[in-house]
Amino acid sequence: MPAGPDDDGNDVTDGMTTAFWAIHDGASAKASVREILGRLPRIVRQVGALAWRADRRATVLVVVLQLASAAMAAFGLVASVGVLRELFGSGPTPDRIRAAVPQLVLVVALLSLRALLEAGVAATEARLTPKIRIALESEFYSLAGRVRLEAVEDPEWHDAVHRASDRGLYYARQIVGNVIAVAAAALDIVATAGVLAVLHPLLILMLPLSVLPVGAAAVRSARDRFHSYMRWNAMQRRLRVFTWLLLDQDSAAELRSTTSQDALLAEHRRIAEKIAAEDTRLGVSAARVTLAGRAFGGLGAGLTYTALCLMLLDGWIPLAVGAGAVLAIQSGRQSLTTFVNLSHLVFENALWVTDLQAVQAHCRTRLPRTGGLPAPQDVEEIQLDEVTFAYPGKDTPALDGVTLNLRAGETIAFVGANGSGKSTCAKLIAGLYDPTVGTVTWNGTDARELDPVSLHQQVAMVLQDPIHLPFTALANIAVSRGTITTADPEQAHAAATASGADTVIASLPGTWKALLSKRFAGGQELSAGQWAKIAVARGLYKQAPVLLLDEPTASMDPRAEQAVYESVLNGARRPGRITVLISHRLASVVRADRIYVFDSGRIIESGTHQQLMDKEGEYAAMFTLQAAGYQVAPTGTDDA
Ligand SMILES: Nc1ncnc2c1ncn2[C@@H]1O[C@H](COP(=O)(O)OP(=O)(O)OP(=O)(O)O)[C@@H](O)[C@H]1O
Repeated sequence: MPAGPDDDGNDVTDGMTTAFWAIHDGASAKASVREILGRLPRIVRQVGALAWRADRRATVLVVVLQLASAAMAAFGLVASVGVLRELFGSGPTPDRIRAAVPQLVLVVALLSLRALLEAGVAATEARLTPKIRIALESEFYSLAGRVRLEAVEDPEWHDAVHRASDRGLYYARQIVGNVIAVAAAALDIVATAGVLAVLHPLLILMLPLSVLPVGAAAVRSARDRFHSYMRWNAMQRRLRVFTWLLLDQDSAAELRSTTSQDALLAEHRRIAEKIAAEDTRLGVSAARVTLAGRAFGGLGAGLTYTALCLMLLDGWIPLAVGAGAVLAIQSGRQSLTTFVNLSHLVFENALWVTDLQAVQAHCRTRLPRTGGLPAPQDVEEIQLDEVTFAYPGKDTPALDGVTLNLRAGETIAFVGANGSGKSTCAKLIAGLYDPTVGTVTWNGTDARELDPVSLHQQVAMVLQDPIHLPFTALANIAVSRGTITTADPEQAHAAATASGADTVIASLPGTWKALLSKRFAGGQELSAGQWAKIAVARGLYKQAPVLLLDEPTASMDPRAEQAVYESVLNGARRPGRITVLISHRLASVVRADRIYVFDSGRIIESGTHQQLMDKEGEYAAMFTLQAAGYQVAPTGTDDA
């Protein structure tokens, strides 16, 4: 059975359907021209509102400059006709040329003015677009980064925010420039039509005759481009995955040790060749469409010019006006091609922007509740009463009727098998989830009545796989108080000493200022155990009344682990505060004030180490099993 592509060269990319984040790609290729044109005014209003919110002055300036530029284009055309009128007038040639000079100067002045105005539009757009980008990104990330934890774990939400982040934000930035360009092209068409109407009302009928075939060809080639994009999109994504794997730091060691680079490179090349073949197909097809477009355009132009000739022959218009009409029609054709191409883009961009706005609206519905009482600064007691909690989409509850009590000054341990509900319980205590049934109370007040942000501020959580922030060592610790711009060096030092992070930091070039990320020049990489020490220091630095340690020492060496337990869990460093330790190494929980034993979401035993050992239940069995692992049988006694 082939592990990769089959003998015919078919592979996974051939069957790839549109990715969740590519649902709108090529949508304009499916929409009718009427649909696209019908939506344009709404899109322009939408983009206008975005721009207005970002910078009112710049928005007004772009509109004014754009209108002025279109007016200059129209005046330029009229002045050009004036030049032609003089040149085709009667009298000796030098006199006609002399008479045309003032109009010629006017044409040059108007064209120069238009160039200036267009430069003004570009400069203002350059000022406006980054502001829109920052405003959009800030709004989106501040919403997506604050939704409740259950939302982050919902696959649909996940897809939606990634789609919005990858595509929505990108196209929201593009749409501004594209809408400005569409508006410019539309104004140019109107200006051209206006000039033709002034020259002779009948000429206005000739504009569609000439420009429509060109427009139709532009529509065809734009659609072909989008269809092709849809075809190579899946392959392009797969190519990108191989590129990341070949360049990324995380995969580097394994790729080298398994010598699998060649396999990846071969796959990369195979896909790249497929994409190249598609590029060639598109190029040839585009050449055909362009040729057809030109042929139709030529036909249209031929008809137009024939009609013009007939009008000239019959004396309906003077020669100069006919020549001016040719100029205007040429310019109109150009503007229409631009208008058609960009309308497609704008239509598709708008779908992404609408999607981004819908995702933002959805995020707003999943934000934590606001308001409520401030969480107590001195936490005397946290009580869980008959708490049941089921993760969204799951039938079996992760916690099932849990009742427990945490008091100030105590160190409490949660132990139990994998998946028994310990971490879930810690997250409920931290206010990251609300119970499905039952209550969590802080000093007697239901946690649901407390302001979630103030509650989070009273809890420090240290997890087994802590986040690796690409900040300095000091910032990695200071961030637990919600800022990296200020830090208390003395308290950071004390936290680092208690967790053992001080020796890690001292060994780094740059010590506290060392950047903890190899992805940036001059950055350092830490081992898993060293990161664990930084994470514990981060938790301690917060000096929160509640400290939740979820297997924080699993990757530490025995001495480091011992040092953490000595300094953190003996109560001396955290008088009057609550400390919860989750651990599979039962030796570390022996001194806890109370141990809760979890099994399938329920608490099956609780008490001190001695009480639980005397009970000879599940805890005693687990402890004895682990302790036996450390007993080395004397050699030569087994078979005696
Ligand atoms: N984010 C989640 N979404 C859905 N189910 C989850 C989620 N996290 C945990 N669970 C499920 O909830 C149950 C309890 O998991 P929990 O992480 O609380 O166990 P644990 O006792 O901390 O396990 P371990 O010792 O392996 O860390 C498990 O069945 C697990 O599959």
